[in-house]
Amino acid sequence: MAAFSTADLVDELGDAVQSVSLQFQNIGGHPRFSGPIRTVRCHRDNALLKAILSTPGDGAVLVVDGGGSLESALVGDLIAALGVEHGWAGIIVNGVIRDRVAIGGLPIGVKALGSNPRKSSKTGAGEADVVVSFGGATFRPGATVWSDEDGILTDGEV
Ligand SMILES: O=C([O-])CC(=O)C(=O)O
Repeated sequence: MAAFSTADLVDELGDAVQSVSLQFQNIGGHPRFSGPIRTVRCHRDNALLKAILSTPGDGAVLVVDGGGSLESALVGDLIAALGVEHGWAGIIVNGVIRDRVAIGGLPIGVKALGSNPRKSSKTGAGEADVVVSFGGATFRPGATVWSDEDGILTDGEV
């Protein structure tokens, strides 16, 4: 992937990009990642996102809107490793993850609000490839997301 910085991109593109105001933690082994957006919306249940990360990612970033819940982890090291295996560039979780040390050693971008060792349920509840919004930004499937140490940007309108 070509080197980029979100600060340079937002200087260059101005209002053509949205910047996420939530203070995400950079947890994955790739602090800088970008790609086309795929999405999941779910609440304390991670079977759907696990199934999606088990299909070819082709360099996409899975944006998971967990509603900001800090109560249970939506991604752990095994699920993150599925993303690596299937060619995903990154996973952004509006929620929490677990196994943060192991995930830090994986060659994938993972951002989340924090961590909680409690696991989520696995019923498959949720929606895939829908428009999701958090932190003042709207993520549309097929739009682009850029993420680095400074923050997260996406193109398209709020
Ligand atoms: O199974 C889960 O809920 C998450 C997890 O621990 C993993 O991915 O390793």
